[in-house]
Amino acid sequence: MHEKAILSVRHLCKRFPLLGAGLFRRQVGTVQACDDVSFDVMRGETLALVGESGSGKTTLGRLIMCAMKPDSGQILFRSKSAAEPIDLVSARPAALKPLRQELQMVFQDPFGSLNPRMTVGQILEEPLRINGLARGTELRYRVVDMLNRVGLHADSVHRYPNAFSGGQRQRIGIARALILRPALVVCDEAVSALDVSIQAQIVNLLASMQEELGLTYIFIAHDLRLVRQVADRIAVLEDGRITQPIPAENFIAALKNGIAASSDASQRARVPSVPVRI
Ligand SMILES: Nc1ncnc2c1ncn2[C@@H]1O[C@H](COP(=O)(O)OP(=O)(O)OP(=O)(O)O)[C@@H](O)[C@H]1O
Repeated sequence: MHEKAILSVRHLCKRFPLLGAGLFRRQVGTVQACDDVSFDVMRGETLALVGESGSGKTTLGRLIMCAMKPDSGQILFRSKSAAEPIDLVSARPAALKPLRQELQMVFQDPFGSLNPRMTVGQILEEPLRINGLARGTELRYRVVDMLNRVGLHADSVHRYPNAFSGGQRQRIGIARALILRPALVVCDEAVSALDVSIQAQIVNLLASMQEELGLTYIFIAHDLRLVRQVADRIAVLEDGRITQPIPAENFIAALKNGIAASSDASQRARVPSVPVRI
């Protein structure tokens, strides 16, 4: 594991059953959604994972968030609270629980990812309560503090998600992810569902939160216009396989020149196959 890496993914594999059409939907094969994936994420950087629909971006994000188990491989995470990197794949549930606070996700759909029956205050209090991190005045203080940080008024605690616009809901989603003070945040198409003008505001918010809170981002996206604004390094996923991350400026220059800057021939062949809108 690189000494500056907060996360090292090693030989990660995940297969899903491929179901046929028809009434009984019998298994007709498997989909290799994650195929021997290895890469490092450096502390404090924004690493973008780009690729076409079905290339395995969300699967990789969910594996890193421990939302499902891989078939094989390692995910080494350097926690604030441990001297040595911990393998999230083989860690026991009790060891994993405190680590989950340090790993959070911002989802694509701000409409679907917030419980419509909970007030914003309840949504933000829940992770703090579940993890026993705050109660009483401290709990309320942390909720209002986080609302202010993401640009929402303190009064929002009493309102329900459907009272907010798409951009505001994504601010709530970001507040929910950040309230536990994570180290690594996976933003899975976090601005893709928003209008272009709102996208820029949310991208700016993510950038200022990164600086303020010292966050590391894995930014999953298919739109290179967005990725070039936020990413320090970019890796491409294709059919579950990944190219090694390269600096964003090299990546964009390589795409403009029609070649990838990588010295690896297989990567040179693969990088330009991303749908490009620069
Ligand atoms: N739970 C599942 N069961 C079966 N197949 C799955 C499951 N999740 C993902 N897949 C398959 O794994 C492959 C990768 O899917 P994944 O959602 O990770 O890709 P993606 O790059 O995030 O796509 P998109 O941009 O459309 O969200 C696809 O072929 C998908 O159909």
